[in-house]
Amino acid sequence: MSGISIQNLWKAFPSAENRDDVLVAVQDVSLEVAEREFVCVLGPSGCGKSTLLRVAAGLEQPSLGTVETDSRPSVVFQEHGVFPWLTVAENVAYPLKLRRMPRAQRRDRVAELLDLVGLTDFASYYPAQISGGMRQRTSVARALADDGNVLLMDEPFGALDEQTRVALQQELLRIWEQTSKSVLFITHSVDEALTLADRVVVMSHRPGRIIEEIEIPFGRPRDIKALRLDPRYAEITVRLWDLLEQRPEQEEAA
Ligand SMILES: Nc1ncnc2c1ncn2[C@@H]1O[C@H](COP(=O)(O)OP(=O)(O)OP(=O)(O)O)[C@@H](O)[C@H]1O
Repeated sequence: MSGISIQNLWKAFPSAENRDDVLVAVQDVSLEVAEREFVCVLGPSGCGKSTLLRVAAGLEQPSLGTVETDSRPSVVFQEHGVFPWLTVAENVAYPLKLRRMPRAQRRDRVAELLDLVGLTDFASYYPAQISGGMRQRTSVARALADDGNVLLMDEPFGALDEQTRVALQQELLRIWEQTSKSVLFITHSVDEALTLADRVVVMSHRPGRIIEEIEIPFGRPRDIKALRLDPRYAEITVRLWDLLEQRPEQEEAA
């Protein structure tokens, strides 16, 4: 089976303007993420990307359609993903504690995960005492502490400066290559999608529908600087920009 299987998913919310109306955020989306596949969902602001991810995570109920995942998904959000009252190590240990992993085993696993995300020296710091990039690494380490195979990420590096973002993308790729997770990664950045994904799924303006799926031809492991020199990088970038600019009436004509 695939890691994530979304079939004919619709999600509507009550309209804030008219009590008798609804706002359709996600319209008839079907999407499969294979085992060990990295899929990026790319779309304009407000097109329903986060809603799609929240439904996939089980945080919202679908209005119609189904979502199946290989295991309970772990989720990394853009911000506020860590508990401020716990240290970095305690945050990472949290899911292990919930699973009642014995203390000694938990300590070893936390040490391993902190090493993986480069936070060993900050284990006893609180989130307020570390940088935004370090907080996101803590979030990633905590999501990896879950033993499931499904990772859902909602613009996890969106709030970071460019240099930190690129460094974390590289780290995420390195970590992902060592694990066997299926990843569904939401972004509005063409560069981010091209850097990370095996496949990019493009959503339309709201109501969000899938308008295109593009296989990313770059091999792995990826050198994210070398990628930028590949002529295909520029070619796919322009294609994705064109898709993102499409207005609903152009899609109908296309
Ligand atoms: N809980 C909610 N109640 C009502 N409307 C909602 C709710 N959550 C999302 N929406 C609406 O659904 C639409 C899609 O929102 P969503 O956050 O999924 O978009 P997005 O593509 O993630 O946007 P961005 O890239 O700007 O974060 C928006 O019009 C939003 O107002």
